[in-house]
Amino acid sequence: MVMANSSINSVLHQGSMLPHEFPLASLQRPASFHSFSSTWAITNGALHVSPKRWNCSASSCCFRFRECRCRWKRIVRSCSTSEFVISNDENYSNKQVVSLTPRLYDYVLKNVREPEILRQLRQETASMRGSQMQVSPDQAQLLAMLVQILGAERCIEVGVYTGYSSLAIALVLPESGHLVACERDAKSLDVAKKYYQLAGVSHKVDVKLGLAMDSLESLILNGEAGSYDFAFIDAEKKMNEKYFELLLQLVRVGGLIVIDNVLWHGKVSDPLVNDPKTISIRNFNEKLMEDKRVSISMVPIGDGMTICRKR
Ligand SMILES: C[S@@+](CC[C@H](N)C(=O)[O-])C[C@H]1O[C@@H](n2cnc3c(N)ncnc32)[C@H](O)[C@@H]1O
Repeated sequence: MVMANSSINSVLHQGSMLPHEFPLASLQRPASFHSFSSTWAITNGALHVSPKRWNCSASSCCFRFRECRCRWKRIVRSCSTSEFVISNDENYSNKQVVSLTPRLYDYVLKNVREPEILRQLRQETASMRGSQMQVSPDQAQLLAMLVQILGAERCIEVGVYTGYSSLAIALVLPESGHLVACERDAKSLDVAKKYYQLAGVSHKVDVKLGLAMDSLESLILNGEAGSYDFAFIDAEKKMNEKYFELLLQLVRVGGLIVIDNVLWHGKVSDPLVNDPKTISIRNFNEKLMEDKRVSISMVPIGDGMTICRKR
């Protein structure tokens, strides 16, 4: 009964979305148009459930509830490939998974405790070229949380841009903490450095201007293998595997390596998308699945992050 209730609630929640609230991108892409019409069917269904129907007598309630539930399930299953309605897959015990709608994501963001300095940096970066590359506030909060849970003191970031994720990490490091921040673009690093200063964390951040591979290799040559607690990869996607191999040397057993963009705008699961970047991310995800050197958890946050723990 509880299951049934949550099932209905999930559908009603999705169903209460109005047609004008559907993501524009999904309307523009033929692949998602099917989802749109399916969801609209749910919307229609949800709007036609009268409260009286749920308050009927016990026996008819069960009957009607079952009847309704079947109907919902049928509808839901028919649109389980949608990017933004719930999936309800019998192969996974009918576990329902909610995809983020713009409204629900807005709710998630309202529940992020974004430090004021990060908000300012995000605002300043918004007008800059490449601002969409920044991790989202909920992702940054997760990174900071992981660093705190680990009690990390020594971290590495590959791909700094204007410093949003690195600042989120530096803010939660202890005073003795150390973050190696690798970035090849001097101009965006200038913004990052300004914000490290403003936030009073410059002493924790060791900025490495140049190609990340060179910086990581020189850390290894410097005898720093096994001395880092946490690493975040967010640079050239086709290089992910190479960064990962070097970071696996630099991170201690029990340390974490987090990789961003593992879902690559959803392209990784689309067999019709086969551009070089998508293929390389897809292949790397497959390799990680088989990699016994790490435990893994792929998290559908932002553009997807995989958290790897070195064994
Ligand atoms: C996705 S952005 C990083 C965003 C950043 N983590 C944030 O949340 O604001 C990727 C960055 O990686 C940098 N990058 C790409 N290839 C690189 C390389 N080979 N070495 C160093 N930095 C690189 C780019 O210049 C860009 O600033």
